[in-house]
Amino acid sequence: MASTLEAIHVSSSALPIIDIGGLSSPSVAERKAVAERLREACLDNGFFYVVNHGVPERLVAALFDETRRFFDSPVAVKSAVDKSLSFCQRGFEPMRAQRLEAGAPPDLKESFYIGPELSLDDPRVVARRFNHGPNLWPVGMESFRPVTEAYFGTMLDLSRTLMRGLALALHLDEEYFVPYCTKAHATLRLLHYPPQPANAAPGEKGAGAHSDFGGITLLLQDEVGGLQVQGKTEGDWIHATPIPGAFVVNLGDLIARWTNDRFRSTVHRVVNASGRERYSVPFFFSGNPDQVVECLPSCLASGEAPKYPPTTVEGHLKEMYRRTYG
Ligand SMILES: O=C(O)CCC(=O)C(=O)O
Ligand SMILES: [Fe+2]
Repeated sequence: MASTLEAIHVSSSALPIIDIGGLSSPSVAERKAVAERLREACLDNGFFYVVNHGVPERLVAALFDETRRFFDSPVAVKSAVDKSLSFCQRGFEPMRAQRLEAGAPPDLKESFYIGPELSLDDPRVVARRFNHGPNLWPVGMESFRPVTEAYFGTMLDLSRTLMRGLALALHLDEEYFVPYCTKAHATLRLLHYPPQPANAAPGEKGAGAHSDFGGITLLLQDEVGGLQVQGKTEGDWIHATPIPGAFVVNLGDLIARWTNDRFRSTVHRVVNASGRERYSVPFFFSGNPDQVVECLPSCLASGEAPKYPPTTVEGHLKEMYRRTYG
């Protein structure tokens, strides 16, 4: 049967590559110069590559090693850390457990969720705050935890740097998003996509079309490719071709809500047509769970109404997990 994926036109990569080294410069003029490039990309489709980000290559290589090793592990190792054993959405999630695109078949991916490590007596855990608690760690993989935790910390730092850049990009005070970032929650997700099967059901693919739920996403992908970003014309998809050493950064729904869709949270999907296994690692920077997210006054023209009612970070994430795991 013909797949709905075949008829679609896909353009080659048209996403900007932004050198973000200047965001760490002591010169405000240099920081603002990078912010203007971010602004253009965020107003366009909210997807861009970043280079000169300062994340050590060795750490990235080690992270991919751990990711591949985990997914290659025997079923018993994976099921010992199954997400069903966690009350806070951590651990291993088998193939076809999530449906990112409403109406499409479940996603052809398996994953592993990691969040900030919180002990059972942490007040947020006692209160059963959404997504807060201890991680599940696979047994017999000694370097898995130190590597993923080191990477997690590095991504938190990079996210905070980018959020300062986004504040400048919105022509706000550079510190504007600091309260959103101070008690920020975030999720690291290791992903494995098998090759797209020849007998896939209509619409079946690695990850269904979706926009990301949180603030910003920092994505590492291997050399295989398969990420596609929705273009401006119906049915047009842009390949986010892997660029060695670069991250793909995209804005999530919370930034769109904050900016009344001026800064865009664009729909994307994964089709692993390579015939090979694909691995990727998104880091979802959600922000302070209690942060109220509502339209910024500077993003409303006179007479214009906010498109979204105010929400909180936690409220929005809960709703999106409900929809995609329902
Ligand atoms: O694997 C990828 O390249 C993208 C994954 C993604 O979009 C997601 O997990 O939200
Ligand atoms: Fe995504």
